[in-house]
Amino acid sequence: MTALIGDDHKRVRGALVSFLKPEMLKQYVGNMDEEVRNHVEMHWHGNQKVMVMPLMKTLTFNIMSSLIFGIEKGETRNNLIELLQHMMNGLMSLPINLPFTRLNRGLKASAQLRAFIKNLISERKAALEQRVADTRKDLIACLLGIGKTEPSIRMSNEEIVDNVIGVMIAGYDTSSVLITFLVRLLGMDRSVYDKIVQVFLIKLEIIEQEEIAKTKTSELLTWDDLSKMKYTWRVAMETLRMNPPLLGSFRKVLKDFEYEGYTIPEGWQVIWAANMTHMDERIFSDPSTFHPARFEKQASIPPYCFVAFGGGARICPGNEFARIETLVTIHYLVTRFKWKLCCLDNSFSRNHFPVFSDGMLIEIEPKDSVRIH
Ligand code: HEM
Repeated sequence: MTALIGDDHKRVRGALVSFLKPEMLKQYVGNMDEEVRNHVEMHWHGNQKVMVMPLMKTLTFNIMSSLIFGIEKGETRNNLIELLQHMMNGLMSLPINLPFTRLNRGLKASAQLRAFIKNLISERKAALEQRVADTRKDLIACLLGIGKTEPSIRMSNEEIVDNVIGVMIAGYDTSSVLITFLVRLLGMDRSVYDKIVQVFLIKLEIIEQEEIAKTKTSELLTWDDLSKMKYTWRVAMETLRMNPPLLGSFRKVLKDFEYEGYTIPEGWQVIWAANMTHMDERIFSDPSTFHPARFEKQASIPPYCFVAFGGGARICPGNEFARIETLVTIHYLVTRFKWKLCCLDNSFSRNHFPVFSDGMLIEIEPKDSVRIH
């Protein structure tokens, strides 16, 4: 999809958006809730320390694999995550294809993943043709359904495979990074961080989420609940502003253009950088200060200035998906646990995406009033 332009890009993007649009995702809040609860029961409860970054990668992968492939927990899912990880490592490696290189492992993993998805496509096709009542409404089924009435937009099997993998990649290292940064923010030692803002933040965060938790006994979170988590999402947006998971992306210049007195010629590659825009004080005053209230009036932020999700024709179609999984996860974490960071030096490096040397280890304590469903 990233290589497509013009009408072809619109056609494929339209197919993905039909699955990722809010009206569609509303139906999936319950599935995400179940995934998060299972994850918390399995990996958080009963432990004193957890490594947040790898856990959040597993969680966001599991959510996607349930909604995109229709694959629930079990061995298949564990194998798939390994394949995806090898493939991602291969993407960010030196282009040397020898048996022991990362690229080689990545290519092998990619071939296995493609074969697996092709198999799923055949299964879904057969179920759709036989009109099996419980045919899953996952991304694959949705892409297969496109073009039934309008053959010109129908997607080939190869295109479906490409785009399913594309969505997995696009959604894997991004949401998990955002949630990890939020956990880090909420667990930061107050003496090493901006005290006033931090204390204020933590209190408000918990109050907002606990108010929602009080209205629940064992029911799943709903779309309405999520719409009440306004403060939490503002905190998430400010986190995205200061630490955009994706620093930017490349574009190919299709025709010469002028920028600040320079001519950028056709065929060049340019990079747009979210962090440069987000730290521009002409747009965000006092940009190094964490200040979620900036997002109270979103209309006051000029277009193309908050670009954590990109902008224009290629703006992230998964932003709503990311919002839902982030809010559901933070809800269950802050209403069930308190935590503090194990390592005071919680700085991170970037291997394209942020990496914490200790995986962001935290010490957790269950809250007295924990509701186990
Ligand atoms: C916090 C989470 C996320 C962030 C920060 C993020 C960020 C971005 C950005 C900056 C782009 C634009 C890249 C460009 O202009 O070249 C993008 C594109 C994309 N994202 Fe996301 N993303 C997130 C989550 C997701 C999720 C969960 C999905 C899928 C479920 C997803 C699917 C996509 C796809 C398919 C594209 C390509 C769109 C196109 O080329 O038209 N993203 N994302």
